[in-house]
Amino acid sequence: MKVLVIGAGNMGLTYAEGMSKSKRLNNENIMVLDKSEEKLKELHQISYFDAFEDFKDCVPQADIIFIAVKPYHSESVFEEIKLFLNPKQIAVSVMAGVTIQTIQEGTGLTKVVRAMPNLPAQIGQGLTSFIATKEVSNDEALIVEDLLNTTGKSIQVTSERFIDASTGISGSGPAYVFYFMQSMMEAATEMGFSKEEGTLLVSQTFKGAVELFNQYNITPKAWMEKVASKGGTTQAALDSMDANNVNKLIQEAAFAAFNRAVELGKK
Ligand SMILES: NC(=O)C1=CN([C@@H]2O[C@H](COP(=O)(O)OP(=O)(O)OC[C@H]3O[C@@H](n4cnc5c(N)ncnc54)[C@H](OP(=O)(O)O)[C@@H]3O)[C@@H](O)[C@H]2O)C=CC1
Ligand SMILES: O=C(O)[C@@H]1CCC=N1
Repeated sequence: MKVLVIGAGNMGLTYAEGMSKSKRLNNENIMVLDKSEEKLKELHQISYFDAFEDFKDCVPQADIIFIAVKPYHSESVFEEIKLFLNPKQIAVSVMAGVTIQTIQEGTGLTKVVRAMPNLPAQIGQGLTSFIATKEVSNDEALIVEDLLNTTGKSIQVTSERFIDASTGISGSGPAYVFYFMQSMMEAATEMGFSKEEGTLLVSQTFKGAVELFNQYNITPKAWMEKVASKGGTTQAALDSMDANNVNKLIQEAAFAAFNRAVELGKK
């Protein structure tokens, strides 16, 4: 089995690296294609895949083709690969908002997996939601799932709507966490801590809270109550967040990402 990754950016390289650790593949079976000359020079230095710049040299050999370019480059990629495709090949797209229908129409392939990963995939801690068309056999879906799992965990969803919805939760979600971290670091600096101190205070707080959550079967709300003493400091902070509707605003932000994914799909 041979896998081709189109687009050697954050996601494409993450998958290439993850898949290089898969028992299903060895290094000669992973191909990566990118258009940028500068990037290609770097790609040729990497030993765990073969780098390509011409679609004709790699697309025909691939059984599974990961498409990891920005959504606005999808049309040009479809146009360029179309000539070299055969109906047995499986396209796996990680592009936000690009629908299965668009991928099928653009490539002529019927076997399509639409996936939504997230950035922690870079350290094997990703979460990828995915859905496969009915033309993808169960065995093929299992192979793709195994490949996706080389970057973390995955969930198979039952309708394409949940790919857009998970974009709003897990796909874009790491940025919401970084937003919160950034705000807390700015508050720490405002309080007089050095940048290094603020970074440690915040990063260890996030790490510890997430570890607690992962180790016990308790909701975030119940954990909040454990931290907050009646009339104490935490309650003052939580009351301030409630007064400013922070809960609702975070939900609105997640829906803004979800809606944007749907909107991208209409283009
Ligand atoms: N980053 C994230 O957290 C997540 C991203 N995604 C999705 O993953 C996809 C890729 O995102 P990301 O990795 O961040 O993007 P990047 O810009 O880092 O990577 C895309 C790569 O594709 C290259 N490229 C552009 N056009 C072509 C082409 N015609 N043929 C081959 N390569 C091409 C780009 O080159 P150049 O830079 O020269 O244009 C770039 O190297 C997007 O569709 C995004 O929606 C999904 C979930 C999370
Ligand atoms: O911002 C984006 O559009 C992509 C999809 C999810 C994360 N990054």
